Amino acid sequence: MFALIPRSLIVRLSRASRNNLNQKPLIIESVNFLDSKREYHGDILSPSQVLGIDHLRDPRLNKGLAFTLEERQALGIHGLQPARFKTQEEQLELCRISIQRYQEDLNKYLYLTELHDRNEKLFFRLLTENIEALMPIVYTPTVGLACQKFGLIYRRPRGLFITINDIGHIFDVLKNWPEANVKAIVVTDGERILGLGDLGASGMGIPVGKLALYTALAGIKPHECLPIVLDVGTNRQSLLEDPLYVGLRQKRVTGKLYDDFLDEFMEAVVQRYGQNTLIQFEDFANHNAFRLLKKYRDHYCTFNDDIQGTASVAVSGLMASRRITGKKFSENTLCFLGAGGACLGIADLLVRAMVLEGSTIEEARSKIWMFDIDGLLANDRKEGNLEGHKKYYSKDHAPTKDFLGLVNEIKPSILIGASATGGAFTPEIIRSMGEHNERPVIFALSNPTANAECTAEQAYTITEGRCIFASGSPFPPVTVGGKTFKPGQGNNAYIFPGVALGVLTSGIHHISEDVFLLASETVAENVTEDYLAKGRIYPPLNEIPEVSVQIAIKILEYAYKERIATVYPKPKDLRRYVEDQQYNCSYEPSLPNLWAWPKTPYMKTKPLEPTKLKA
Ligand SMILES: O=C([O-])CC(=O)C(=O)O
Ligand SMILES: [Mg+2]
Repeated sequence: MFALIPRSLIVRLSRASRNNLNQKPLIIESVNFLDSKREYHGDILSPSQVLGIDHLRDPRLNKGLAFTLEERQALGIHGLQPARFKTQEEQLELCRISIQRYQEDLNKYLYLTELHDRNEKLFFRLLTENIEALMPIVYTPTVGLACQKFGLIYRRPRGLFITINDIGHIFDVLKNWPEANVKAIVVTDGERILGLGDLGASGMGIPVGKLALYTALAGIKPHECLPIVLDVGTNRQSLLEDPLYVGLRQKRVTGKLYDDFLDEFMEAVVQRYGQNTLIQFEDFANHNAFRLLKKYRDHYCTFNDDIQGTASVAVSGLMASRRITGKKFSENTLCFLGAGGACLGIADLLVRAMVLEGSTIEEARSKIWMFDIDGLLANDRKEGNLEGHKKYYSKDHAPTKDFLGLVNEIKPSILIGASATGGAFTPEIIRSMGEHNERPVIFALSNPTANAECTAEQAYTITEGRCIFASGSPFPPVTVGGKTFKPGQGNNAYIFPGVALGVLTSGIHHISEDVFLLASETVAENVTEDYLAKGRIYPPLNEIPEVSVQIAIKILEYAYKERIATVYPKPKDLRRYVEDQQYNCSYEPSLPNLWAWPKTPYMKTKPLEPTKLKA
């Protein structure tokens, strides 16, 4: 089954090794080729199917100067690199020094993209070991800027662009993706990228960034991940007129054609990659997000991160806040600014949590007030719709557009914004929260940073350091009255990687709300008393990889208990089972083990003082 290693390689190897650096000649007597198989892009290939130069050109195989002398010789790449050998740790140090040299975040993003394209293991190891410093670059907020500049910075493809013109042929387009073993897809149609609105095909940065976190935060193997943009056009006139725009130059397709396109896409994914393929919907506009979630959730393995991931992370923050305020969920009055996917998702999940606390659904919904662009969700309001889940939260109250007035009247203990309106929590609103509560809870969740409803600094200073604050994008620490607060980042990144890991390892077909509540609980459990005392309601970002494993284990336990797991028999040791499937971003030997190569002596260099990347 495995092709033999060509004799020419062996001859070249022996000749090269004779001439080299006092290295003893290598004598190859015989090789058991069956043992020389190894995984390449998830397929088993024999070494002869991969050319030597591919080991430098292919980011999956490339180790740069970490190829040992023996590897360089055997692979036929000896001489194609400078003489120096480096460990991965030395390479990481070079990466840290390099990235520090860039002033602008977009340039750091480009450096990391280039590293991702060049040396996959090094990229992921750098990311995993520097989450706090680099997550804001590969993800929110810089990824937003990268999407806005997509036409300018686009270099080489990553992910699939499927356009409305491909309707009828989506399966064929999927077949062009070179990986056979895709397990997780993040898909967007680019209509509501973060809080930035319609960016059309330029939204590709989002699935790419989210899937980078699948690997960096949950160890899901990169070749199992596929970013996809569904390009149905854009309604943003400036993009349609932008000579650099790379998407379809037409207005968005809507209605039946759009729905048929999505149906065909979902079916094609299952046909190509199987029914267990996880499909994460990301940054669809509200009018489609809820509708598509409802339509597909019982028929595909799918979830909507902006609705369910955001809900889960917000509820997790509220679970941790509960330990500070001492109040049950149902003892609060909640006020939401925004009534889109994120706010409705949070409200729905909270209602579920209150019901588990003992409230009825009606009692739970009565605690939640919502205010959208047309004012309070009020039964008698004339402007604005009360469609879908909005009607659950509509109140018998005079319609009003005065948000501050409403806050003064209902005196919420929890204020949550996901309105994509930067600064919407004015100082007066924050002051009112501080006046009516000993420990007001204020979440400004809109992304990226400029869209946050208030800054961390405003929230802490105006409430004299009493508020419990979280935001979607990161904010620097704030000092008030001699005490320093590290604002929590209530970002979906705490949730979706772990949920994906749990779903993939358990093989569950449908993802219920309870899965997201389990994830919320797991994140909240990782907030120590010590963190709480410092006002932190989320664990540090660096702890997410461990949190993801814990979420996956909880989902596995739940899946076996509820008999919805499809992986049998149940593994005895769930942690080990999960960890065994995770990606290893340390280098591995590039040659079959059985060729017991002598080890290259690494040149002794001055020990490195590790550069510390600043978050
Ligand atoms: O990407 C993020 O940071 C959170 C998110 O999904 C969004 O804002 O759409
Ligand atoms: Mg999103």
